[in-house]
Amino acid sequence: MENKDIILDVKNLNTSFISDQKKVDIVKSVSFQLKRGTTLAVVGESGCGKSVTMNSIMRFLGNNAQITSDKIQYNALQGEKVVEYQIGAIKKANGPEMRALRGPELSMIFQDPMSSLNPVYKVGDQVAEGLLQHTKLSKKEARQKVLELFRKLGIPDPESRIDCYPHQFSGGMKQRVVIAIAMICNPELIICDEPTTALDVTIQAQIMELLKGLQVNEGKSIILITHNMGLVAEMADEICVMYMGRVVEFGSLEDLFDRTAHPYTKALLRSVPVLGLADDQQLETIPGITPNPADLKEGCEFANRCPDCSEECRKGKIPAFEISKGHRVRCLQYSNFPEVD
Ligand SMILES: Nc1ncnc2c1ncn2[C@@H]1O[C@H](COP(=O)(O)OP(=O)(O)OP(=O)(O)O)[C@@H](O)[C@H]1O
Repeated sequence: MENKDIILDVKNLNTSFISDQKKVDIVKSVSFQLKRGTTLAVVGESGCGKSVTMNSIMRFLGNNAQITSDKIQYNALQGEKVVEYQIGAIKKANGPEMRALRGPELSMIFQDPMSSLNPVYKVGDQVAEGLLQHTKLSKKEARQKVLELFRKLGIPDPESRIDCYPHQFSGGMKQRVVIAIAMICNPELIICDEPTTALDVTIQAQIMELLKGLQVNEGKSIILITHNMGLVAEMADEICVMYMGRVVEFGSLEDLFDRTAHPYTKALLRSVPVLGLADDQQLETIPGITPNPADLKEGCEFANRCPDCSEECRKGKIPAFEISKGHRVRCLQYSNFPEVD
């Protein structure tokens, strides 16, 4: 596939944290590609490294993080031309190169609107800030752009709401403001880290519809981190399943839901309600607990919880196998298929 069709290409991303002079590996050999104009859902149990993966790409992690990669390439489309940015090679997380990309090319929407909004500034000013930083627009012109975006995002009475403070907004409206901050510079890639978890169900549906609209109508590319399999079924073109910092399965929505291959994905799908399945779907818990990332042995990290585990699974490094085009599974049951790591 050409660079034009791939907006983000991540190869062998590793992130570790150093605490108490000990190094703990959290993200391990993560590789994936995001196709332009599509939505990739990233799923997996709490603590499996979904957010750390995305924060590594955005370079939002603090000094105790060590990030290495063979490649984190962002392909910007300028007219018919593709401009490649090697994010992995950018030295300073907050230097001018990263700042130029964050906002106009890539942006991130976080789970909790209150941690993304500053309580002492008017919401309109917080949204306009990105525009004033990245464009030569005057304050008045930026205000007009913010009003336009508020209208598009369904914020009622934008002329008066633009001068309100975050505490004057409901949870759903605050999250729209957070989305406005992420969208104001018209980025091509939007990473959403559980963007609706803090909201009630009807507002969740409205916000997700809004994001889906951006993808379908404006060709935006979206990475959606979520625990909600119903959302995944509605939103995703492809799914990346993570366990203990590794991608254990990656494929299209149909691959993952209809041809589920990895024992962990199977267990995950049995443990959460999935829209479209029978009302009497019996939910099961995944047996065992996730191992401590600081205390891992060789072999498959899911081995102790896996019903299909064999002795081989506890040895060495488990590669990923491509069981059909684009459907990759990190499990030795599929070792007769081509290795793709
Ligand atoms: N700054 C940090 N310093 C040290 N450890 C961290 C840091 N940030 C995250 N971790 C650890 O990395 C692991 C993965 O965290 P991460 O937030 O990526 O999980 P997640 O899959 O996004 O979980 P959730 O679904 O609950 O948001 C966790 O064990 C967490 O404690």
